[in-house]
Amino acid sequence: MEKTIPVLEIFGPTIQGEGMVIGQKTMFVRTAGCDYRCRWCDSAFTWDGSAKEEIRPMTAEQIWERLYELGGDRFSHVTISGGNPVLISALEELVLLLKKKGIRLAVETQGSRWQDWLYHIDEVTISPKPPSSGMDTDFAMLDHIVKKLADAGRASHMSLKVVVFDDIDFDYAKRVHRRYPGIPFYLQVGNADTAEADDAALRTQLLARLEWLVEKVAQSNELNDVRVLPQLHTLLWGNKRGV
Ligand SMILES: C[S@@+](CC[C@H](N)C(=O)[O-])C[C@H]1O[C@@H](n2cnc3c(N)ncnc32)[C@H](O)[C@@H]1O
Ligand SMILES: Nc1nc2[nH]cc(C(=O)O)c2c(=O)[nH]1
Ligand code: SF4
Ligand SMILES: [Mg+2]
Repeated sequence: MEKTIPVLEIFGPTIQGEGMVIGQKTMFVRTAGCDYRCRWCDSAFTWDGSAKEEIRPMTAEQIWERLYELGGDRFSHVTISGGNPVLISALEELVLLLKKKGIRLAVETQGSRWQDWLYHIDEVTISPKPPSSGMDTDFAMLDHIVKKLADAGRASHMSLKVVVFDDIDFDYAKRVHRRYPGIPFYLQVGNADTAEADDAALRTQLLARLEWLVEKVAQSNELNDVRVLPQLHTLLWGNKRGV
């Protein structure tokens, strides 16, 4: 029997709101399940049980059909996020199918697991979690993932992205950058209020945090070759799901 993938949502076309391909027109496939429980997770519905009725076990072919139904010929890039999609070995079938269709692929993961299908991903964003998340980083695993991709000549296909909420997270970000100096490094503004329904209020709060983070980076002699970014989709559409 064909393997299935637990899918929570498929949406797009939209734009990638974060990181190394920010602004890229893309479709999203969001898988269910995470091995972390970040305090401030903006996609907690993927793992906290609140959307468990929406999880669909889908084959790679069914996912492609849904992507095509939504996007038609108006997309050439797909982002796989979660949850942690790298928990799911069955994603290999989807990855190979989408590659065969000529689609460029990105993945969002926290760097706690490895799958061989990561070798086929055009943009792997690894987002190790800072202290404010309440999670501990397994640096041996992170070393392993970075080394596997680098050894396979995939260094230019990955980046590191650390979400920063406070000074302690900022120190953690510096530590991560120091450990992997050659990997493109992004600092991302943390959204502290994932329940805020007032988009204008959220935008004001996020822009103030962006200004704070830019100033911190500007004053650092360790973070010279880095990029600071907000979540563009949150600035545009607030905490709305499926955008
Ligand atoms: C929802 S996660 C899914 C992928 C994977 N589990 C991970 O964390 O990298 C996608 C991205 O959103 C970021 N993120 C989650 N909650 C956030 C928040 N409240 N503010 C800013 N970024 C957040 C994560 O750090 C990650 O880079
Ligand atoms: N537009 C948009 N960009 C994103 N980049 C990363 C996302 C995610 O939840 O992984 C995300 C998302 O949910 N929407
Ligand atoms: S690792 Fe990602 S999906 Fe999992 S809880 Fe943290 S932010 Fe959410
Ligand atoms: Mg998101």
